[in-house]
Amino acid sequence: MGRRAKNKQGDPSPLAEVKENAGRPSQKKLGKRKADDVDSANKRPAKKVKEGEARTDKPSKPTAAKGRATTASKNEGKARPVKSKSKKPSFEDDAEGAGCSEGWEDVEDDGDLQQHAKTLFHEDDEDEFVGFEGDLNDLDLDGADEDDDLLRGPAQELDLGSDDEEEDELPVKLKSKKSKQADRPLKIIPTMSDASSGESDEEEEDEDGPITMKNIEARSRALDARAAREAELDLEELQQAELAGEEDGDDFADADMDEEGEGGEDSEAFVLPTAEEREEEKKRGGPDVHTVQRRMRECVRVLGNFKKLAAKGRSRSEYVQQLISDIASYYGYNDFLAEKLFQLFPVAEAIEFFEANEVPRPVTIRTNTLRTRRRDLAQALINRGVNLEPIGKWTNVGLQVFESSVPIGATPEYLAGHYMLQAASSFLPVIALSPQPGERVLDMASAPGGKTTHMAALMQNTGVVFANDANKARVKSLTANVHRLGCKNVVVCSYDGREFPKVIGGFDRVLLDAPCSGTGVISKDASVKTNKSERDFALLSHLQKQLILCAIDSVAPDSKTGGYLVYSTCSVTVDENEAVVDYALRKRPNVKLVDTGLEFGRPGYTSYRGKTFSDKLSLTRRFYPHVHNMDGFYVAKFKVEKRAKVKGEKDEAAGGTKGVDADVDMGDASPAFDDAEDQQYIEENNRKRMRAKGLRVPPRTKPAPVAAGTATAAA
Ligand SMILES: C[S@@+](CC[C@H](N)C(=O)[O-])C[C@H]1O[C@@H](n2cnc3c(N)ncnc32)[C@H](O)[C@@H]1O
Repeated sequence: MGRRAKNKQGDPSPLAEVKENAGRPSQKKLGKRKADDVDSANKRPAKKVKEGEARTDKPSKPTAAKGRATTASKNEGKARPVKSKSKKPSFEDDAEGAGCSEGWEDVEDDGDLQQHAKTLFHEDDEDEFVGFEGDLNDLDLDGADEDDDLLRGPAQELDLGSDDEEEDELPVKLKSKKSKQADRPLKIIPTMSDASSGESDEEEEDEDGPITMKNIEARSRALDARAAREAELDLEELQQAELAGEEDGDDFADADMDEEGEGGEDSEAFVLPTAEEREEEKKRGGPDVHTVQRRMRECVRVLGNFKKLAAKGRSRSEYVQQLISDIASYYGYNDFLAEKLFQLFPVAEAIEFFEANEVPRPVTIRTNTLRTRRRDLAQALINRGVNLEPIGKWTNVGLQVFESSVPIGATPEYLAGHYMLQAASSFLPVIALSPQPGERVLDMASAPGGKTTHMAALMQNTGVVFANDANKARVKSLTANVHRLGCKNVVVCSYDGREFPKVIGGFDRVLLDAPCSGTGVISKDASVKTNKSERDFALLSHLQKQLILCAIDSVAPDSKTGGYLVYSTCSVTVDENEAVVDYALRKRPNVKLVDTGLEFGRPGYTSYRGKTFSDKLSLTRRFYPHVHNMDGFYVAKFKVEKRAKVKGEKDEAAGGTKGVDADVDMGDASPAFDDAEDQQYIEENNRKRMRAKGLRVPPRTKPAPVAAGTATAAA
């Protein structure tokens, strides 16, 4: 059905500086964390903090759905102020093979597979080439300025402070024209107090008549206020309904999985359909949206206090199944992915995650410090009518764009390479890797170059960054970005990452920003909701495992300044993250996980659905849209140490011992994949290739491979 998914969403909340408690918080802790950190970072009043807590701790999402639906409809017809360049990259075929399929073993000839592979990876949708390399002063901007004048609000004032101030002291003190977006709460349901600004009279008036430039802001505020009031009423209603359940104090995480409930007053009014009834309902074309909303609300409520609220004779898993099925239809996911993502969180938080995927993340840009300083860039953009602010203390190069009267991907500053349009989450792996001037760095899967160019800037155009990507079409935009941003220490190449370190090795630092499913960026690319299957996750996880071993083997353990690898994905699934990292730890005893140095992010899982990972996985970091208001992301940092040589081992076994890196001691670094597991994948690929060529495919000798995490989940 996916009706929810079709709703237009409100604008994103500002990125907050988030500091979290270590460890995976309970629901109660989670509420508190949001209150203490996220909300206070936004300087919102205490009342809102309380509401934030209530919402996180309680099964309030159906209210959210309703509240946000109202907010969403309010926004319909409103143009998005910022033209975000979140266009999906193209995957044009080239002589070498098509799109992402270059990243796959034995699939080059398979037309269907290429098509399939295009939807399999999520490719970061960052910057694209525009091709200007001249001087800003050469550009005639007058025409553009005139065109924009009507749209432009009062210019943002910028207190530049002293020119001598350090960039990391955030010299850009922006006294901005109050942006409505900036006022928006981080949480998804706007409440009365979120909207109140002492301007209620203005909000109430002028509701009829045509929208003009003069009244548009007041009209918009009035709509905000109305949505907020409705949401507040919903929240109150829900809180009353929950009062009975509260005394019991069960939180979602602690609730007994299979205990049957006594059935409370509320649950009597709601009758959970049986599996048969659910099937019947599907056959009839599915329930209406109100039924789904109500059922989701009820299921979350019951699961939050199962003992007390569950209907007699009904198991917890029945409620869970109903909820997953409703999530899938309401938000437009296939059942498999809805369940996979649902399992990552406690019940109420899962709904927050799905809700957050319906809302665009803030538009952010990264200052290219090779060309300008953040304060200068901010001032230049403000002069053009861009409303922006520094993202947060954790980055001294990021700016969040709230609204703009000019296309942010086509300003003269953009064309001159003064900034990169880049998701805030994409800064994280580079900050974690922290490449130093003069070093040799490999970016193993680098197109279109958001992170490569960030690294080049941190290295102040010294040393060398090998920017590799298997996809030749994407390498073109990588090269273009490298030129536009003025990176002079970058060598672009196009190999399958699994050919490293044979191609070249001995790097001080390696970044593997791996091809992934993109479950962290669903708000940008909703096709992920329906185009990923169990098999896709199995194939991706396998490729990621192969790539990570090659990335490890490409690091020089005796590097004087580094010896680090950062592994990252824009996916939130365990198969693509902890399972890959844990595999690398098992296969390469000479590596250890170290702190990422990132100030926020939740610790990675040390166990998940019956599978236990190394305790050190807690050093890795997870980022979520509903928690951090940025794309879902994962970052792990490894230190690579020298390997003890196994007696009698041949030196040439090492993948990268030939050529320029023959001096690097790779020990027993031959890529040692899990042969038995590999065999299954190779066989599966051969079958596909034969099928694509119209050949008769022999029967399987073994069952088709299953994803590591999925197998675990079943355990
Ligand atoms: C998440 S994107 C990288 C985004 C990039 N790091 C950035 O910041 O702009 C993953 C990239 O991996 C590339 N890729 C896929 N399979 C690969 C392989 N086997 N070897 C190297 N690169 C591969 C894809 O073409 C894609 O550009």
